[in-house]
Amino acid sequence: MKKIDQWGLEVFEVNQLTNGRPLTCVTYMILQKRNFLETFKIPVPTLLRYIGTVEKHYRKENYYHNNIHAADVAQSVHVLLSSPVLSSVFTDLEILAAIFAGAIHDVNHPGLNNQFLIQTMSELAIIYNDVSVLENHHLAMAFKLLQNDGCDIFANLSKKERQSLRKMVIDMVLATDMSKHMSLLADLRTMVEAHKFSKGISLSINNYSDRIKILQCCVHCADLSNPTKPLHLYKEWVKRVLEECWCQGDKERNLGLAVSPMMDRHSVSVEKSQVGFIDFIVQPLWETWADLVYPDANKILDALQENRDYFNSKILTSPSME
Ligand SMILES: COc1ccccc1COc1cc(C2=NN(C3CCCCCC3)C(=O)C2(C)C)ccc1OC
Ligand SMILES: [Zn+2]
Repeated sequence: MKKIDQWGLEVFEVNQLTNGRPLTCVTYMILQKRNFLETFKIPVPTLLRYIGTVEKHYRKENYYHNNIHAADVAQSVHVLLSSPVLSSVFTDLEILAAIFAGAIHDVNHPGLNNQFLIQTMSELAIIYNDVSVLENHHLAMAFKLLQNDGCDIFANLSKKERQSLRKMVIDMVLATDMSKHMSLLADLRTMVEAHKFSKGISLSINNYSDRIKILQCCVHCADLSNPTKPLHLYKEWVKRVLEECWCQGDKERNLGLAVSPMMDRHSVSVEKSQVGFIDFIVQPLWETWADLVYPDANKILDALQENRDYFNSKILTSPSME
């Protein structure tokens, strides 16, 4: 756990060492490290009870969207917000909100995506009227669990702080809906361009919409950080996400639904899907984030390039393809 502040934490080892409670362990370590238990008067028993309950509500049977992914995202948010360029930009409350958002952002994920839930008119799609179905569910579940006996970790925050934290967490988790990816990225690019011309080294952002935009991108980057991690971790995440997507593809096939292109175990090229995912989704996002916090994310960008080159070199090119 000495590596709690480093990019590339061995989160699968943490899962083993903690008997399947990496989220509880990582969240406790981060809040302790940041002295947030004192700052926000969060009693340790209350934190362990709440985050332990949240961890239990992540579905362990999911290969990908489980408590290990949540621990990974929360810890990645913690590291990203420790970026020197961002030091003294965000308040402790904003940082607490972002780490909390990372920890709860996929709680009770069913291992199926929004499109599937909508197409099959699932109960969740009916409840949330087909709008950011999963993201609304994760948020509702996380805030509902806060009301369990002895679980209100925010009990000692002022009313104003609780309201502000709740709004920021809602805005951050709703922004993890992949259908929002392109507009979020466009807004971040606009902001980075605008700040390129502003004087001064560290960012100074004084309006809520810019501040929350950066926090939304921070959690989104952490959610899409698998390809930026050491290759052995990235490969484990690839195995897991494909297994989970292929399970959905199998369900789609059995229901006579069109199988989403990347979810068909009989047709997808693992290597091509990774190169495409990096080129069209991950690289553009991380390049923009790296611009914002230049030069703090350069090593992350280099790792992303190396991992892309690895998968690209594995794409089997048959002679006819050359
Ligand atoms: C389009 O990529 C894929 C499709 C199916 C299997 C694998 C891939 C590539 O590898 C990853 C993908 C994701 C995700 N991709 N997407 C969506 C999928 C729909 C298409 C466009 C938007 C992105 C997600 O929502 C998550 C975050 C789960 C996360 C980790 C991955 O690798 C470690
Ligand atoms: Zn996620």
